[in-house]
Amino acid sequence: MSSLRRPTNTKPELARGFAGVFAYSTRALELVWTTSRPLTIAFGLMTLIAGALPAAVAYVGALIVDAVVAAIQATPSTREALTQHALWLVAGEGALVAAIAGAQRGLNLCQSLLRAQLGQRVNVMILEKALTLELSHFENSDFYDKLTRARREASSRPLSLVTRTFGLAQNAISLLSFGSLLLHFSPWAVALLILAGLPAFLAETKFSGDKFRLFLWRSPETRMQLYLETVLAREDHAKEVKLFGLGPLFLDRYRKIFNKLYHEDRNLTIRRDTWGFFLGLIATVTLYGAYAWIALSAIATRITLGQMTMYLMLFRQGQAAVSAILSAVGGMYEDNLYLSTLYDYLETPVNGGKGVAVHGPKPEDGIRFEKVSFTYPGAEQPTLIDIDLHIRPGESLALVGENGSGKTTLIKLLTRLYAPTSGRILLDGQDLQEWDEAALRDRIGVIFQDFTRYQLLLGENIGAGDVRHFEDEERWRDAGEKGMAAPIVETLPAGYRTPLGKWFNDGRELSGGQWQKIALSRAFMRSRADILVLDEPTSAMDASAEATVFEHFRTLTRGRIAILISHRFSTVRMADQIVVIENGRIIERGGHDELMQLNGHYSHLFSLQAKGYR
Ligand SMILES: Nc1ncnc2c1ncn2[C@@H]1O[C@H](COP(=O)(O)OP(=O)(O)OP(=O)(O)O)[C@@H](O)[C@H]1O
Repeated sequence: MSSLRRPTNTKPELARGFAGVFAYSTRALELVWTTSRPLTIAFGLMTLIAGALPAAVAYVGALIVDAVVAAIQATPSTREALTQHALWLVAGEGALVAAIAGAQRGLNLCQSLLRAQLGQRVNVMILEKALTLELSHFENSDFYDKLTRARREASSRPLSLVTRTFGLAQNAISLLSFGSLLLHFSPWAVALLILAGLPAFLAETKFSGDKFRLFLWRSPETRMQLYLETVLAREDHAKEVKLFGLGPLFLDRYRKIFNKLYHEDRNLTIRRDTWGFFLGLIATVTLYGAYAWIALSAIATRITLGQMTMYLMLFRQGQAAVSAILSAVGGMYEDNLYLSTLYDYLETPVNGGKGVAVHGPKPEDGIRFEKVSFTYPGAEQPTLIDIDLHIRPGESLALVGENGSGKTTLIKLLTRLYAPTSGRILLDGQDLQEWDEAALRDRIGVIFQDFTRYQLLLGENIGAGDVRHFEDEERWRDAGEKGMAAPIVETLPAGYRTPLGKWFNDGRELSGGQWQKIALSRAFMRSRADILVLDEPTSAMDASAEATVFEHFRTLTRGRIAILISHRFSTVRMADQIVVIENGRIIERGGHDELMQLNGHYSHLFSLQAKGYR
């Protein structure tokens, strides 16, 4: 299990400090505004209404008390008019309270609708960014943490930030209106109102920062938890987990991670709440001090009974508004910290895809590797060293070598999933890096040994080989014939429309070899591709299937470049050119007969395998 460590990115840290409160607010507001203008406007209007009316309620409340007192003290002739006046005021206050309730409901409604739309929008932004990333990003654990963090927390934060900003505005309006009424009593009362909430606010801000840093540090743990959940609850792992009895072990590890995280969370929550309680006491003491002050003023008849009720209400509600404002600011600070992780992810620089070439100057030249070396990011040793290779159009090449010798890596470079660390790769005389992304994808059809098994229709699993014809049944059939999926399809009642995998209703599971035939057919969807690469495509097929596959493959790739990685020499021997790789270097190359005569590594491995069959 990975230990708790600080991630290397420092950007979220930059958002710390008080300036961090507003660092991403404008972007969040822009995001909300562009998600739905009508809802944002309605949200703003309701905020204004909900903010301004409470002071009006307090004011009308004072008028009611004074009107009642006046009616009690009135002569019988004027009492009826004064009573009626008091009742009208009561009705007026009722209407105001109803309006506040309406505005609150409206706020909740806008918020729910915006939350749904914004959550989707941010998720789509995260996924759209994922599409532009390079393979190396996904293989980098720091980056993966960033992605997990953005997905876990960031989608709810923009709305939260905007809600708090609006809440802040609402309470500020209330506070201003309360303050202006309270000013008639004493400016000191206004100052007291504001100062009493500050200590609790400072504590809240500090704890928000602590919580965020905890969130950053524990990303690897959270990721491990997610991973263990996947292993324990997914059908493709169930077989091994059951047979090896791994379940209790993994579950225990899962529990331990939870306990560790819970322990840290608990400590922080206890500290946060204890401090919150004691600092909140200061506010309560202030409130009751002010209460006494106002009561004494009423006894001394400096203010009327109605004014006393109003000031008490103003002070009480004013204090609630101050603490709401301060906690909104604290919350905004927290939201900003979390949003920084989203923008940090969204702004990950992406290289590549910059080339524009759609043709090369020498179409007859094919593929050329010139002194290509490659070291994986973060690795100490190079995986490929000084690779020189030339494959002309119409030629087939087989790559042979022990596990880990670098064969798949060579294909990753050829398909531009990675760029060489030194040297260059040319296609039709043009550096691979200068090729336009789409033009290059069009040229190359590749099936890796760990091809994806999509939980989709069988036909779509084949159609995935060419997005333009993803749903084209004619093309599925054609590719299915070439890749030998057709006989499997015939046994299925729904044919090409059979859902594969067990995730969805009526899904069919295929055998390993059958899946490989589907993947092989996927490669044949690329009818325009003139370079076909198969990385161990037949390892799970039976011998007769493999022989037929290669017969097909040779006929279908005539005139194209065919590159094949295989550990079966019966297949490899058919290639025009065989390249033997050992520890990242090419150690032998030539045709089968040539290499057999050389009596080197290839001939040794070939004889070893042939002996096994005798
Ligand atoms: N994403 C990666 N990051 C770092 N190192 C990697 C990565 N992928 C592969 N390697 C390393 O590069 C070396 C070559 O791997 P590669 O997959 O190219 O071997 P291969 O010849 O295709 O092996 P096999 O026959 O087992 O498929 C191995 O030592 C492997 O550990």
